Amino acid sequence: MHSTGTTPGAVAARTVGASKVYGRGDAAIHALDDVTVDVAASEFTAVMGPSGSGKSTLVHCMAALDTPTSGSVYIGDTEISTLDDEGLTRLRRDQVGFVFQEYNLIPTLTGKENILLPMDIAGRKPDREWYDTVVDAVGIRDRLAHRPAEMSGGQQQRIACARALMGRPSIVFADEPTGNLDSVAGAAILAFLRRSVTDFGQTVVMVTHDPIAASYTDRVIFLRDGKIVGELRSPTTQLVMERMAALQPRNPVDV
Ligand SMILES: Nc1ncnc2c1ncn2[C@@H]1O[C@H](COP(=O)(O)OP(=O)(O)OP(=O)(O)O)[C@@H](O)[C@H]1O
Repeated sequence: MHSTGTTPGAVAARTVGASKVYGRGDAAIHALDDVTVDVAASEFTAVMGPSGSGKSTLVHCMAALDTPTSGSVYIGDTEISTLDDEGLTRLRRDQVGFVFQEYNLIPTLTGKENILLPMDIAGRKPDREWYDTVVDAVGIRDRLAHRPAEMSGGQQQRIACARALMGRPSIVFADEPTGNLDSVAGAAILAFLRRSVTDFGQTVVMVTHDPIAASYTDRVIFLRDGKIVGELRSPTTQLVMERMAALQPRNPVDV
């Protein structure tokens, strides 16, 4: 069976006392407030919480797209802050995949070229068999010669998912990957992310607002005001809805 670069049971990424502060003094916003969390390899983890609770900030810091003001972030055993620019570029390129809400495909390239672009840039030779496996798993073979403008949002996001997995990264981060999609197209993306974990051993961390999306995962981490306030294993839509309701301010006085 094909597998990605993760070892089951290992920690794929971790933050230790990570804080992110925007602004100073009375105007300071603690987007992350002393967050210590592990993400297990070969698991599908959701990050949830009210708007502004720090979900994107956490995932961007874990993916080395952003840096915490204090504390540490590890991808595998590597503490990100110890890397120089070249090391950071290599880590982002070789170990991290990212799926954005807005797909972020290159408009002038075909689907196939978009999928292979990160490997081209890295000078890595794509594994033909793995390419076929990923393309078939996302079900996008009939759109490979098309450009993004000729694809639906769901098709573009499938290409983006294939691109994220193509280099067999240690970890894939997805920030609201179904946020722009209808429920059918969204379900296809979620089924693919689930399958990439179950069948290929990929590690996936997904920010979502959607309790149905969260029910595809193995574990939900809940954030509020930049802090981890709980987690749920084997989440169901109903249980996630109940937890989310408990996290919302009950009335404007609580805000
Ligand atoms: N560049 C920035 N400058 C100042 N404040 C910021 C910046 N980025 C984020 N914030 C603030 O940090 C907090 C956390 O933002 P973040 O985007 O991580 O939250 P989120 O949970 O992902 O929100 P949403 O669900 O609305 O996308 C918010 O209060 C936000 O306004």
